[in-house]
Amino acid sequence: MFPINVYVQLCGLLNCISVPFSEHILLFLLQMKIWQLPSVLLLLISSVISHPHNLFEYNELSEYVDSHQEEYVQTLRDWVAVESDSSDVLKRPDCHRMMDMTAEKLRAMGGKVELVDIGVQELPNGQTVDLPKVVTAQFGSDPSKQTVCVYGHVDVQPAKLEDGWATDPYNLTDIDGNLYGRGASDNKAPVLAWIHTVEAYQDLPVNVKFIIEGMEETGSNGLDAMIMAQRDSFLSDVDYILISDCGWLSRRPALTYGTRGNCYFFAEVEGPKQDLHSGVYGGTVIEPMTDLIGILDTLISPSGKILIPGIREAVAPLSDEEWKMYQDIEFDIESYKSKIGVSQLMYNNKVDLLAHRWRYPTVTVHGIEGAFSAPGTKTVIPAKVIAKFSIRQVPNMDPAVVKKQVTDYLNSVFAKRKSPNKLKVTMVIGAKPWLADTKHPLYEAGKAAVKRDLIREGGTIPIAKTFEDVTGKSIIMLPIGGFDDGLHSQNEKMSRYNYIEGTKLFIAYLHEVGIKGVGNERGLVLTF
Ligand SMILES: CC(C)C[C@H](NC(=O)CN)C(=O)O
Repeated sequence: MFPINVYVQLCGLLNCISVPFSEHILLFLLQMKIWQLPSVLLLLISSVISHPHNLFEYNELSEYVDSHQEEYVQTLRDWVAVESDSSDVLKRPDCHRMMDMTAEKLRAMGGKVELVDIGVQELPNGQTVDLPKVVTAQFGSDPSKQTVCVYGHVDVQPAKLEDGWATDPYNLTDIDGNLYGRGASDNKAPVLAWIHTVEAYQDLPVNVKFIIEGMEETGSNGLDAMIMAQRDSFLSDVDYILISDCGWLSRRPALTYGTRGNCYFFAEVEGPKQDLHSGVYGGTVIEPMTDLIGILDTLISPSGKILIPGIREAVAPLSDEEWKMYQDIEFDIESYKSKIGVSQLMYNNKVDLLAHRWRYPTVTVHGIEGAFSAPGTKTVIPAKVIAKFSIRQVPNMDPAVVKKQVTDYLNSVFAKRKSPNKLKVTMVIGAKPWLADTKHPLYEAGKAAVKRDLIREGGTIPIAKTFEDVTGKSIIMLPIGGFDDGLHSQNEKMSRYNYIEGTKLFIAYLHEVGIKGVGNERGLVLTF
């Protein structure tokens, strides 16, 4: 009648959350054709059946979400259409518009909304430009209820059709159930999923606050100060901070307990007063690009060893327990390779791969401004080139220390070249890593419920550590993005399924948090 592995999975699942195994529950699950659904829904349903009095309400809300699916997709389309690229100051008006649209959406739902002015951004040329305002919103203020604060961002990474996108990055395009568009997964759909969650509830089981920003993709400029300023006001009654700005590791849902930080550098080498003909001047001029490539090549060895003194020494050692955790995670190296289209990786075993993806630092050279990069040939000696590279940093590294280590090292390497050109190194982002205490009851219980998908994230959420340090509250990261969403890359997408089922997941999550008489720890984990 139904596959035996489903039965086993079901028994395991129900046992793991101590649900009394009655015949009618099984019948219900089978009617739901549960074996055809991914485990996210399995867990969701298990959560609901663990509190049968909630079932009716959950079903109602779930139907509400299904019946509003097209509307949700259209809202995402409207949001994706705004080129809110925070890294390009020319797109700043779009960023402002995006914040206004976000505020408007929350206001229309009856929230108490504010657009908080967080000041200006200083540009490398000394000019200033307004930072996008931060949207705060509040739904409910019942002191007898939990208060959660959802953080997210609505700015995006740059994207152009000519980068190799199959569709216009700013025209959300549905192909086979995948919604392609810049920012679809990072982070517009997850933010909207939280908004739809609040909208779906007639009577919210918890008070919900939002902090939505528009500068995350460039290091959350101005947000630290705002969080500190609002610690004793907007944030004073918040019990947990929820972030859904990351992805799963595989097809299985996950809880994320750590993110790496990011120290982003510009290294500028300036030589002649203007670009020169390489045939006329080549051989007589000490070229800035040669100097730049030379010093960049000293940052990291071909086998991935960071060569900047002091960096590797600062990294927290890998404990046996951590090693065991990585060992237990389901992760298929071959499918990882085929997903990203490479024939060889830096490491051949799962533990080393996961550890270097999540908990060791790495150096990436992102690009060189001023270099000739258009198609075709141009025989030029660029007069000034600016390399952009970043170091994903981890506990116990400190951005201020990294800044000094990198600057001193590059200056010393450059000095050895005895070049007449000028080197200027600046750190433009200094975002800290974040790591939750996995001994915290939330995560202890989460490990039991989620089994192997307690993961870390190689990317950065710049404000995470500040949130925790300033408010003293725990952060729970609940990703709904797929492992293959192509964040920051060509053809970024969010699957319709994850968007819609993710919304239902958030609904069930708030439901759990709001259940009276259920400890937070238990309520939180059962959903996942
Ligand atoms: C500091 C970075 C630019 C932040 C960025 N964050 C995310 O992608 C999270 N959605 C990153 O590159 O990690």
